[in-house]
Amino acid sequence: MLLSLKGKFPPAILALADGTVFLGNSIGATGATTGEVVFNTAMTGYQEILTDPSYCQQIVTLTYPHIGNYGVNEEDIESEKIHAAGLIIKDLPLVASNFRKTATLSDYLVRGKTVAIADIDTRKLTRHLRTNGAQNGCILGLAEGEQVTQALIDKAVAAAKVAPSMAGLDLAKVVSVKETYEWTQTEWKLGSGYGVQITPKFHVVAFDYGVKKNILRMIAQRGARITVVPAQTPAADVLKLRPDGIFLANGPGDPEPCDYAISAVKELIETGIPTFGICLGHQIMALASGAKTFKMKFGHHGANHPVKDLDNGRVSITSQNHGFAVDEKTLPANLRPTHISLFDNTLQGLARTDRPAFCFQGHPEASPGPHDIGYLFDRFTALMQSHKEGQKNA
Ligand SMILES: NC(=O)CC[C@H](N)C(=O)O
Repeated sequence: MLLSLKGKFPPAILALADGTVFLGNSIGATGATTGEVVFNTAMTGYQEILTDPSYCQQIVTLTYPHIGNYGVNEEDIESEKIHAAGLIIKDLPLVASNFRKTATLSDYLVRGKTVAIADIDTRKLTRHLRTNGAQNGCILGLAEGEQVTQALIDKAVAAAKVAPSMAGLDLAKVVSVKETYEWTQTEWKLGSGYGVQITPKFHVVAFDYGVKKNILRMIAQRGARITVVPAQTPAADVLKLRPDGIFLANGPGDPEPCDYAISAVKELIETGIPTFGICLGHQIMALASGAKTFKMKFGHHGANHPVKDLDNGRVSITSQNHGFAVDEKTLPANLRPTHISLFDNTLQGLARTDRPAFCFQGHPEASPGPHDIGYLFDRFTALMQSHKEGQKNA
């Protein structure tokens, strides 16, 4: 058995836009990638993280030191491909083992054409990002036999410096599905895998700004069939589908330039159809209601974030992945804070006081992460139920 991975993989360079350089080994595709470098503190779930469309144009550093232990499989995917622009880890273990394993992390990254660097001090990098804020970076994965030179280091720093800034980027329409489709898959169970919703009670129309599959599975599990529509679908087209509920998905980029989504959501909320938004969907609901968003210093990315429900004081440990947030000081009178982060007191949840519409900044679908705040999906179902009953009695 190999005692060390050093020498098994060619070298790689990680350069940040401020000139900071780390040297490690290339465990993914050969070549260059750029993006905003962020850190995620989840201990497991690297496959779900890599395939989360919200990581489009972001290079993810995983702070947990051993990544790859359980390999990859065909089921733990949040979209059809790797969306993260690159991966940064400390240690790739010598052995990957799991009863569902179909490939190693390294093979998966190569197959997914994803550049990745291992064997760097991720703790030092994370502290740097936490102190100085998220910034753009470049990973250069060298070819077999190629050596690190000053010219290559300079090239990586230069590429990091010219990468576009995340602020102002509309990426939701870039990753969104181009055609409408139907979704019936439900949650995963040991022994039987994913299920199918065959007796739906509700019809949900979900805007795909970069939707994670587990959100759709958790909505379907609670009795809905789902029509997933492209990000730029106008409100009138959604209404023609006669939904019992509207869902606004997570997604990459800055919410503010998504004017098509903001205006459609504004119109749809007014109709009184129950509406639920997650992450980018939360930010879009806030913008559509008149609030403002801002770019955070290094955002929230992890599976260990405590969030307080302001209605009952209950604290949930949540999954998070966002770099923008809604500014509490800009909330209009009809938008009520429902949840806050206990890490930095930023807004985590909102509800409209005049319409059956609410939203959450973190990820109640987890994947990866704890399921504490899954009750928000039950709240959405309950709103659809009472809306349906109200219509029947009208
Ligand atoms: N996961 C998400 O939906 C992220 C929302 C948005 N792109 C942000 O970074 O804040």
